[in-house]
Amino acid sequence: MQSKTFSVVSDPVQAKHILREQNTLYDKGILAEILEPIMGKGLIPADPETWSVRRRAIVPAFHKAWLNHMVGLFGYCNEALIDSLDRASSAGGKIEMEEKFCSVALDIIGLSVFNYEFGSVTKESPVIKAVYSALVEAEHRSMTPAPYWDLPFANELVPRLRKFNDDLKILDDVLTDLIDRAKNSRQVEDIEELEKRDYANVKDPSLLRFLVDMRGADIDNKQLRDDLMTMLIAGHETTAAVLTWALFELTKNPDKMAKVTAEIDSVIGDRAPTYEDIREMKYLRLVVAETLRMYPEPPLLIRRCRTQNDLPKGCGKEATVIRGMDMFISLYNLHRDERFWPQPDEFIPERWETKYRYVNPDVPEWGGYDPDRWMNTNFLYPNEVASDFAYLPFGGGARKCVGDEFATLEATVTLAMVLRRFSFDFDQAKLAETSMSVHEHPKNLEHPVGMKTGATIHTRKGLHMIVKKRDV
Ligand code: HEM
Repeated sequence: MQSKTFSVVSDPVQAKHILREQNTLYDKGILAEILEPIMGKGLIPADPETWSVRRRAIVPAFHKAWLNHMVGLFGYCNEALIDSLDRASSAGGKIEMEEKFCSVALDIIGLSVFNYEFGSVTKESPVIKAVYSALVEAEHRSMTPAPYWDLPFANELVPRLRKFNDDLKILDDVLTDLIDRAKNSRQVEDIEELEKRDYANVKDPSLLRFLVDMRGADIDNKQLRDDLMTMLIAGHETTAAVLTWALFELTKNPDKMAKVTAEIDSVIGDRAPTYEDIREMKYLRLVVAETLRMYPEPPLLIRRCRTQNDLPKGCGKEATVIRGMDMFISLYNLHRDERFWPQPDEFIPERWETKYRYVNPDVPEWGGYDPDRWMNTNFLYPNEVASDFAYLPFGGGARKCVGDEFATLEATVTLAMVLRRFSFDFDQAKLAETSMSVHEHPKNLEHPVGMKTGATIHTRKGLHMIVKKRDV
């Protein structure tokens, strides 16, 4: 049997080396192997050649005017969530919020990426079930040591694979149909023209439309399908997770909840937020950032070494990485390391507002956290540059998330709209079985994939809450 070597990286200097400084010496390795059957040559698993072409096409699609317009779309999609919370609050108040956040995130990604109305907050459909099935299978594969899906005849013989392939076909048919329609009504324009669109008067503001209309981007349907599938999967559960954990932490910390609702009440009241409102709701933005620090989703970044190289000493030990070695960059460890983040297991959104650069003389190799590197810029949230790679919720370097701003805006709008109207308490009867229980894992124990424990691990049993209408 072939043996594999892997290393867990929990050091910001080494993470920077792998993700930014020497990123060409690494590829996505096992992650690409697992995701390729679902995402094809989409950005996440793509080989370097495909990646550089598609990344150049996709990044401009997330331009400022579009993101501004998306803020309105997030508000629109949240109306269905508000209605459903309204109904729940009148009917005894019990509600599972993780599922609700997953649904609204799916509705948002459907409309914004390919102008498809999932309507999943209000209904179930075979297409929605197919999306969840693809996600469950992707997750299952990431935790399965042997690629059983590659075995001869597995696709015909293994029932879960048969079901998965059927579901994938349902999704593929929907995507193919949307792509055909977008291509049939193609209106070719230069990128600059596309970026100047008046979105208030654009019938279909989706990313798909942008990618199809872009001059010079005569891509085949399969590549477009892979791009869309990747964004559907990458941009849905990640956002739902940050929303779920933010609500969990705010419910645990009533003083922070009071602070955030006071801000929401004074800035937006009952309006749906605009981009400018989000700029003004600084504390809410810090709540999102702090949630992403404590509960990064994904908790690990995966790379495989292509050429032997030396890792810098950083804040720990020097090491040589040999060809073929799998590297797990543990965001969870980095984000909860007290050398970089004092009181790392405490939810303290205020930490991001320090007046001065925070450095730790015990780790001089780390450049510290410098609030000026994001607060005095156009960035709405702290990032890897401001923290010298000790805070990487969206990764860093060339393969950094393309949806970072989109996702954080989406999370901010959703929290603002929900917390303005409703208050939440844990459903005590369900607390024991919820993933968000206060159950602690033994301290200082290393999880097999590099998660330093000491906090609750999200096990996806949901966030069971009692919801009430707020008296405002
Ligand atoms: C809170 C929400 C999100 C989080 C925490 C998140 C996190 C990440 C992380 C950590 C990476 C880097 C992976 C790596 O280096 O291996 C990544 C990549 C990516 N994300 Fe996100 N993401 C979020 C939302 C989104 C959304 C909304 C979209 C699209 C609409 C998206 C699309 C992508 C794509 C396409 C990549 C691959 C980029 C590349 O390799 O060039 N993500 N994301």
